[in-house]
Amino acid sequence: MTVTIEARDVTFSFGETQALRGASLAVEAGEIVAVMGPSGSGKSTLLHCLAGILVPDSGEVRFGDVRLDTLGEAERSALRRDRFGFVFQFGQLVPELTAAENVALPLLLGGVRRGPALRSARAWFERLGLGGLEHRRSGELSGGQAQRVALARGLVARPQVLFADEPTGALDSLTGEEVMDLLVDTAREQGTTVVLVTHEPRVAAYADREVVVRDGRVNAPAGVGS
Ligand SMILES: Nc1ncnc2c1ncn2[C@@H]1O[C@H](COP(=O)(O)OP(=O)(O)OP(=O)(O)O)[C@@H](O)[C@H]1O
Repeated sequence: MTVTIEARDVTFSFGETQALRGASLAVEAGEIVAVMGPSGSGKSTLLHCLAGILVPDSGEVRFGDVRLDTLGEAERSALRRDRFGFVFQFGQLVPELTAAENVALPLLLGGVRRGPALRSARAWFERLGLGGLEHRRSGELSGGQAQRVALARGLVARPQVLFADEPTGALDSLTGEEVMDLLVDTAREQGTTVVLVTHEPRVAAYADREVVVRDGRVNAPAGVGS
């Protein structure tokens, strides 16, 4: 299998706090990997380094043949826009926009015209059980609905890699499972690679593989050979 995204011996500090201390993780194309670990262990920092949001202090981050850690900010941001999708704990929808406009955003930012962008966006609503909610604003959606809209926004531009940071963290367990079912089904259908940060074993169980971050390093979970 081809490795899509990889961190090699990455370190990253926030001032005095060493968040990553030599973290390595290689994710294969189409693989869904859950990143587990205690609070403060460095999971989100690792995700941000893999996604080219943060630049490591040392070590390498590769996306296919591209070294993300040596790219400039403009190139990294173009790559994030064109190749990566994101879903965060609190959907972070733009409150002034309708649900359909929120989903269309990555396409609009990528230069797609408004008409076709909105048509592509609307196609996601039936698929994710959101039919009829296209014109609602985020304040008029339930937590689960808003998170499904955020998921559609993360996938609408058919990213190669979807980065999901606690995508069900703000939802009750049943709604969280519905969102995970949709996330995993659509990622598999599109062949999207997924890096999923979660502290919930129930959510991690949806992944093909789990890794554990402890003290800024990545280990296989206890009982699993490395
Ligand atoms: N913006 C920041 N400024 C300063 N320190 C930070 C910042 N973000 C994270 N840290 C610190 O870096 C370390 C790793 O944080 P990170 O958010 O990666 O952990 P996490 O495993 O994702 O935690 P959680 O499960 O609680 O979200 C922690 O000690 C945290 O306090």
